[in-house]
Amino acid sequence: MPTILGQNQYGKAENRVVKITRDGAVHHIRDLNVSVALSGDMDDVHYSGSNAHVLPTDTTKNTVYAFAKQHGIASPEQFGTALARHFVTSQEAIRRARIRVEEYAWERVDTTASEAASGAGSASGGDGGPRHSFVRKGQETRTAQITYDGDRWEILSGLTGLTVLNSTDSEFSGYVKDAYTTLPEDHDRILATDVTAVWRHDTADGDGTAPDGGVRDWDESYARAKAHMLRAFAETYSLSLQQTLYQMGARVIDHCAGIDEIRFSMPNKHHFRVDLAPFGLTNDAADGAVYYAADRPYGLIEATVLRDGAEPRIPVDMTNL
Ligand SMILES: O=c1[nH]c(=O)c2[nH]c(=O)[nH]c2[nH]1
Repeated sequence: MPTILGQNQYGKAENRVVKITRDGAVHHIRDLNVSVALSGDMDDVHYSGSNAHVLPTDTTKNTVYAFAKQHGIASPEQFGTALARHFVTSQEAIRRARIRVEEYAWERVDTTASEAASGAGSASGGDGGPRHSFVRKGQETRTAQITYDGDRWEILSGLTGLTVLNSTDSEFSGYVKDAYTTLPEDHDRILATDVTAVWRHDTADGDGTAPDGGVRDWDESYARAKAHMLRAFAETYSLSLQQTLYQMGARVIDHCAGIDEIRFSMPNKHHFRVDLAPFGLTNDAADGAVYYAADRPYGLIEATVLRDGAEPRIPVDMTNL
């Protein structure tokens, strides 16, 4: 049977790179997991084993570390953009580079908390905390994916594992009931989810690093998108997780110029009110209830929200990697 080679890509995955920047005695940290996937003129290595076009994956790993030292890490998006540009422009055979980045956030250890707890009085903020001691932030993982083919850029930012909960202002009723429906309608339930989101930046006018000719502040852009999705989660009186998801996406698109598309994957982390009647106890939401937090199965709600007229380009399974 004749065969032909289909889509292929290669590179070093999950390069863990930590960059410390020293600002006098004050240190800054960026902690990334970077995956490189290259494709292009790679028929020969698959068909005949000729490595003449193959930049070793080991070299792609070294490039990640060297770039962190030489150029620093200003943001996942900036770092990914610099790497993608490098691989495509320096190697004839490489036509497309896809750089995936996860970022783990750290914050400074708060030494004033122990003083307050032990009644020793506060150091009143003074120098803003220790200069080189960090505690891992327990919230979400930030993500980015940068793809460059020598002509067009695609820059996706995102987050995963942002766990949120509303203890009221959530209902679920009025749904279809068939022979298999047992779910009681609920007019005061907990709504909880782990948000995974991916949003796409408009790169139509530029090279991705600076679509408007200036330098884009990716950290500010990220903080803004996250803040708007959290605010929509908190402020939406929810009739379903689907409705809440849409409000979160719409708020990001409305308030973040340059973001045209956002996709979410959100498990409905069910909290069931426990039946305490056998113990002679009522357990109504209005009185402050006790819930069983189930971990599976879970409803899985996924959708894309687009600026009107924008093309959907975030792959459907992008939020399930
Ligand atoms: O917000 C919800 N959306 C659903 O589609 C659904 N289905 C279900 O059983 N519970 C819920 N909750």
